Amino acid sequence: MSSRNPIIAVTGSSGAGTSTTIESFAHIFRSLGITPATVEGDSFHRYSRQEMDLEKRKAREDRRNISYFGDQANDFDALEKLFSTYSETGKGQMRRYLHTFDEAVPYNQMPGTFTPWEKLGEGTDLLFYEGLHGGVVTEKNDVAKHVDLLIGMVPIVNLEWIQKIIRDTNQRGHSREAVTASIVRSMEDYISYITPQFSKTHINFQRVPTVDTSNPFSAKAIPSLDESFVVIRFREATGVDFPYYLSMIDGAFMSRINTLVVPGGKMGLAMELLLTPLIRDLMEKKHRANKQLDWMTDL
Ligand SMILES: Nc1ncnc2c1ncn2[C@@H]1O[C@H](COP(=O)(O)OP(=O)(O)OP(=O)(O)O)[C@@H](O)[C@H]1O
Ligand SMILES: O=C(CO)[C@H](O)[C@H](O)COP(=O)(O)O
Repeated sequence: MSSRNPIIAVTGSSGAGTSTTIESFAHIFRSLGITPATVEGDSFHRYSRQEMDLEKRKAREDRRNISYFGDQANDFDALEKLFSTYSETGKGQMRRYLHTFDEAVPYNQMPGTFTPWEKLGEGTDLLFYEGLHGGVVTEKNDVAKHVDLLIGMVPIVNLEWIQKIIRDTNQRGHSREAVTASIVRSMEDYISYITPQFSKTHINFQRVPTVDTSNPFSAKAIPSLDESFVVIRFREATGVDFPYYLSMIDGAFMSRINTLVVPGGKMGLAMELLLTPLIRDLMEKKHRANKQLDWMTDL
């Protein structure tokens, strides 16, 4: 954690919708005049798609599992190093994992490969991470401790699987069978590395469909926002202005003392209303810390 170089992380499983939140964050950053350094969690995969296929084959031969959720297939040292370096210096290094031809062609690369590492941070106000491991803690690494605002994006699991299956088959060129197999193979790591993060988050956004999703493996479409509610749970309810949110968000109600529920269509509005004051607060702390540093340097 650092007042001078804050870090915001949106964490969630594959298909949870972390990339989709970028739009709401972009609105907030624009309205507050913030320039973020944006990092995608998939950059910290250890292997290209081809290398991962090889690792999967080796794992099968050794009767063990490897998945994109765990520490074998991701470099948590590098992720923690980026967060600690950015906190201290406001700088770091990033690269991108290119999933599709559309993403890969501008780099003259193939899908499933990484762009070269490049510098990030110069002239930015904060680090914005979206991906699988923004709040991960293992015996060796504590990524969560560097994060100033940690958000969980976590649809109920049937919906998450529908989102993953439909996105991976339509956009990333995988077969339905391959995606289903990857869900099965990832289950142990899902429980060990993904779900524990949602107990460390400041706020979780959990989308719950109001249509039947009981067989996600046969679903043909993603339930729309209007076919869902979003359960928003605050770790710390003290200081949260629930009456204000209830009055501003049509159809919102509270289901618990720390839990607000909003109609799916209001998810973007709710994110902006709830997160803007928290991000503004991070920026005010940053300006105060910088002023103090200037003052001490002048002494
Ligand atoms: N609130 C939502 N309403 C409807 N569709 C959604 C919503 N959130 C995400 N989706 C859809 O679900 C799919 C997965 O979302 P997204 O790509 O944002 O997931 P992700 O968490 O970034 O996954 P990954 O880490 O695997 O890249 C996309 O097709 C996206 O359009
Ligand atoms: O979204 C994921 C993890 O968040 C993907 O499963 C991972 O990035 C690998 O992608 P691909 O199978 O398309 O190479």
